[in-house]
Amino acid sequence: MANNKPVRAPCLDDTTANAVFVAVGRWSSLQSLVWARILGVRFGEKEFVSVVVLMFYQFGECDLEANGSAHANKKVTVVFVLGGPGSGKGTQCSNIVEHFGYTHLSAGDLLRAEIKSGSENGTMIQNMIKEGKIVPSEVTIKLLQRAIQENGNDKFLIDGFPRNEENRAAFESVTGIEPEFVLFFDCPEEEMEKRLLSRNQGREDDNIETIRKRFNVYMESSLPVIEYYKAKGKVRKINAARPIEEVFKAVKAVFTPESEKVVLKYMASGIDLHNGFLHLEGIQFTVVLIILRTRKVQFKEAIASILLLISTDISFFDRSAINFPITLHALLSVRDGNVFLRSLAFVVATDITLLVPRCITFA
Ligand SMILES: Nc1ncnc2c1ncn2[C@@H]1O[C@H](COP(=O)(O)OP(=O)(O)O)[C@@H](O)[C@H]1O
Ligand SMILES: Nc1ccn([C@@H]2O[C@H](COP(=O)(O)OP(=O)(O)O)[C@@H](O)[C@H]2O)c(=O)n1
Repeated sequence: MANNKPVRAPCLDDTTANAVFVAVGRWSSLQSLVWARILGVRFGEKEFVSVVVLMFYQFGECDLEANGSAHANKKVTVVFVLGGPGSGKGTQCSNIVEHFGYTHLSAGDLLRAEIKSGSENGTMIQNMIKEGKIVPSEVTIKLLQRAIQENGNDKFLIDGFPRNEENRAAFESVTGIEPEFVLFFDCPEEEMEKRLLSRNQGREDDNIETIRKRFNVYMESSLPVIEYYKAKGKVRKINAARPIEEVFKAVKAVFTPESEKVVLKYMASGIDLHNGFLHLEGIQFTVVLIILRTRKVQFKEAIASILLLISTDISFFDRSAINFPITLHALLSVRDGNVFLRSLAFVVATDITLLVPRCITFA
């Protein structure tokens, strides 16, 4: 059962591990830190390990307070993958699917499948592809829409679409979907030409004559679409003229959630971080464990790191919803000097009504 009532901060008990609650916005940030807990574990006389559990809410905007369900407002996330022919869109989409759970929809593949299926549009599509021309939007959009509807996933990479202004405007008005962002593979023509000529997938359009025509169409019709999204701040440009693995490194950075970026950053600073996922009531959370070791990290520095992590350095904090400056409500039973840590507790954010600890059941 969803608990949608605002709640009080948990009772701070200095005999056990205490809790840290962090409030962020009204569920509106894509990656939100919603709950955190610090567990102090004593080992012998002189050592302690403390574990910080941070939970990041994973969904986009949804009105949990109104209906208590993340699924009621489930929306489809779409990323357009654009770039010239042979820039490596399909290759990188396979990697993204494997690592980030998207479904890959290639407009070109859907059109080629339509030809094979013997549909009434087959001959027209085949001729357009042979000439490197762009198939009328209504045909391609129907195929994309069907593929989205038939798929249970809610995250899609749409590769090779929109390829011109007509594609873009028609998709938007028919589906009402705005892309989350546009992944743009930037690659010089000579490199793309080389790749296409050795692609060896038996494609009718991978001959030098059609390739030149496709390059022209790309320059004249597709680049303006990229410019359109650039003006809206939606383009994530990748230098695609590098080996596949290097390109994927750059791609990964675009798709990696902010919480993981924080994790990666702090891994370098003597604090062990582990993260994974947890599902509660149909909602997915990222869980980050920070393990502090007194041997490695001075206590004061450790606390400073936690505070920094929670308060200053998380760019997806919806700061406007938090009454800064952060209040340190309680800091209990902490003995400095590496003796031991019995408990540590603080509550970030002064407006307790923002707290909806749906994940209180976490151990
Ligand atoms: N970074 C890269 N370096 C070298 N070859 C690549 C790279 N990325 C893809 N390729 C190869 O180039 C060809 C075209 O890549 P593909 O992913 O099909 O491009 P697109 O989908 O943009 O047309 C394929 O044979 C692929 O194996
Ligand atoms: N949105 C789209 C995508 C592809 N196509 C057609 O499909 C062809 C192949 O596109 P593709 O995306 O599979 O391949 P690349 O040209 O990117 O290598 C294009 O040259 C177009 O003729 C289209 O008409 N409309």
